[in-house]
Amino acid sequence: MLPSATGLPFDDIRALIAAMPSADAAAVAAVRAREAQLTKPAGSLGRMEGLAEWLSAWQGREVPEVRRPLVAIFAGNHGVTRHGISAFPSSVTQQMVENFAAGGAAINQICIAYDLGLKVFDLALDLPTGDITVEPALDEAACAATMAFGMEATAGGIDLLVLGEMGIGNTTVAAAVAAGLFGGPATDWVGPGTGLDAEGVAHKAAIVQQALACHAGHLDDPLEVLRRLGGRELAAIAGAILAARMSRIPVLIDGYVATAAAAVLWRLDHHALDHCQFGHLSAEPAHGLLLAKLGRKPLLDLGMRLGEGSGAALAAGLVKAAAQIHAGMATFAQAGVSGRSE
Ligand SMILES: Cc1cc2ncn([C@H]3O[C@H](COP(=O)(O)O)[C@@H](O)[C@H]3O)c2cc1C
Ligand SMILES: O=C(O)c1cccnc1
Repeated sequence: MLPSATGLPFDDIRALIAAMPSADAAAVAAVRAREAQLTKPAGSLGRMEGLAEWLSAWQGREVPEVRRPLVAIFAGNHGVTRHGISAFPSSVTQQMVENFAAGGAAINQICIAYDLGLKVFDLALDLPTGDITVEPALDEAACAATMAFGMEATAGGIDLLVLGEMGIGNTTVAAAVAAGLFGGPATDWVGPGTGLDAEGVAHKAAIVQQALACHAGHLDDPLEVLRRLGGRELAAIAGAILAARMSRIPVLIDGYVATAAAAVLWRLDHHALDHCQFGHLSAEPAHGLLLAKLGRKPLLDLGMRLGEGSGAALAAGLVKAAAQIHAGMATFAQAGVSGRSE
C-alpha cells in the first residue's frame, strides 16, 4: 500500500479514505444474539459487551478473537525542540528506543504482563522534522511516505493493533495539530508533557501560537495540518490507523499524541475512527478536550501521562478479556442455568 504514481501523494491517502470498509452488520447481529444467551443478566458486563461487539464488527468475525495483538511504537524527532519545549533533551528519543529494544521500558513490562507483541519503528531519528515555528515539519512526499511506512505495522496476521509513540517534543506538535484541526488558542491545547512547570507551559503555548501564525491560511486541509504542524510518528500513526481499517484490524489508540494523529483522519471523514477505541484518558490536560471533539469516551482513566502506547496497551488487556468472555462463556442452555423469571 505504498503511495502509487496516480498523482499527488496525499491523493492516494484520500482514495483510501474513500474506500474504507464499514462495520460487518452480520457479525454484529451474531454477537448480539449469542450475548443474549450467555450465563449472566443481560447487560451485566457493561462496556465489556460493547467491546466484544466492536471487535466482531471490525474483524468481520461472528465470534471475536484476539490471538495476535501487536503494540506498535513509532519514534520521531522534532525540530521544534530547539525552543526548549520539553523537560527532557531530544537525545532521550533514541535512548528510549534502545531501552525498548533492551526490554527496560514500562511498555515492555505491560506487553509481558498481557502477552502482547511489540514492534518499535524508528523514523529517521537523526533527521528531526522542520521547526514548525518557521517552516513545515515535513514536505508532502515525506509525510505521505511516512504514512505509508506506518501502514507496515498491520503486517503479520495481527488481529488487534495498539498504537503508541516516542518522540521528545511531541506533545508540542500534538497541541499544534489539535489547534490546527479544531481551532482555539494554543493555551487550550498545551500541557506539561514530560513535566514542564507553569512557566514552561506558558512558553510552550507561545511556541505553538507562533507555529499556528506561521502556517495560517494553510490549515483547512487536515493533511496539511499533519505535515506542517505534526511529525513523523504522528504521520505513521495516521497511516497505521488507515491501513488497519482496510485490513479489518481493530485499533487501540493511546494518549494525547496518538489521539492528535488520529484526529487528522476524523477531520477527513467522521467515520474514519469507527474501528478504533481510545485506550485511556491521559493526564495531559487537553486530551479530554480532544476526545470530546471526537465524541469519544476512553476505556481507562488511571492518571497516566507516559505515552509509548502504555495506556492503550493496558486497555488491550480488557479487550482480550472481552473477546475471551464472549467466546468462552457457556449459554444458559449449555450450562443448565435457569433464565430470567417471567
Ligand atoms: C524517559 C522518558 C520515557 C518516555 N516514554 C514516553 N515518553 C513521552 O514523552 C514525550 C513527550 O513529552 P514532551 O513533549 O514533554 O517531550 C514522548 O516521547 C512521549 O512518548 C517519555 C519521555 C521520557 C522523558
Ligand atoms: O498522553 C500522551 O500521549 C503523553 C503525555 C505526556 C507525555 N507523552 C505523551
